[in-house]
Amino acid sequence: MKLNCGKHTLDLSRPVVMGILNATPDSFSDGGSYYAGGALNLDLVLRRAEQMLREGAAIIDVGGESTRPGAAPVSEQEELDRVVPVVEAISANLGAVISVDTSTAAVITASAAAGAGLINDVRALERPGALDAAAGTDLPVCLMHMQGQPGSMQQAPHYDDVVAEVGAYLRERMRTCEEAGINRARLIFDPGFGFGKTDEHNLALLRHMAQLAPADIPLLAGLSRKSMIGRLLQREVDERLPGSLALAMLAAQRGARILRVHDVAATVDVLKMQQLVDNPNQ
Ligand SMILES: Nc1nc2[nH]c(SCCc3ccc(S(N)(=O)=O)cc3)nc2c(=O)[nH]1
Repeated sequence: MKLNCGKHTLDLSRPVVMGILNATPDSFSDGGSYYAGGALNLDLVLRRAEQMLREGAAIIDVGGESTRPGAAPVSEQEELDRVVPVVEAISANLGAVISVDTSTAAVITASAAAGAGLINDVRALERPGALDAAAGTDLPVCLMHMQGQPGSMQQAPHYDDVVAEVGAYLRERMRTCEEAGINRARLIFDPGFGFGKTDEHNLALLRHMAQLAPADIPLLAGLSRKSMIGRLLQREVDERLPGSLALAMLAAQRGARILRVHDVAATVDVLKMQQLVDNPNQ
């Protein structure tokens, strides 16, 4: 299973790690690490990206809009100002697949032109213009399920059958993408852990993740340091590494091919062990 990510090819024959690089001043976990005195510090950004690549990340995920629960919307210009310089800097200085975590058409287009290799949209290209912008880039697209919007999605999540409904949504978005000229070979599915889900919903989606995508569509899982770990284990954000690693391994065993994480080196080690035990001949 290979993905053409602009000038890079991503081999997904075994699970890979996507390192999180929050280009937002209020990120939920490594809050605003790259803003000194209000301005984005590209030196700090490059150092963090370099460290994640050294630790074994196959992808660097750059986001300019905080989409954690309760997050306020960000203007298109603000998102462009945060994301494009980071994509340009990493693309110019480091050879890596850069995914851009955005739902905004202008950011998709500008990031692709700046060297991004993957579009990671938590709104599955539903925003106006996003579908056509993505179609125009030839890049792979991660389609993620979210119920509601970040400002209110965690107030009262409800499903009759969360696995069936999330699976049906992703397949419907795939059909829409194919009609817009985005070949299914470019698509990645993601259940959207924590995006309009209770802990029970998240656990059911993890248990049955393999059902969500056809065999030829890779799955992405973003569980790292999320609040379900905090509630189920009674752990603060900076104490969630064991829970995050356990969920990364469990997701990989249930078919996830891309793990979106904060702690790259630890997750790379866990996935290596998982592969040695579960797929000895690979
Ligand atoms: N494809 C993909 N992209 C992602 N981008 C993000 S940003 C995290 C936003 C957040 C933080 C915390 C909670 S919570 N309430 O569960 O702790 C929810 C959402 N996540 C994902 C994810 O999963 N996939």
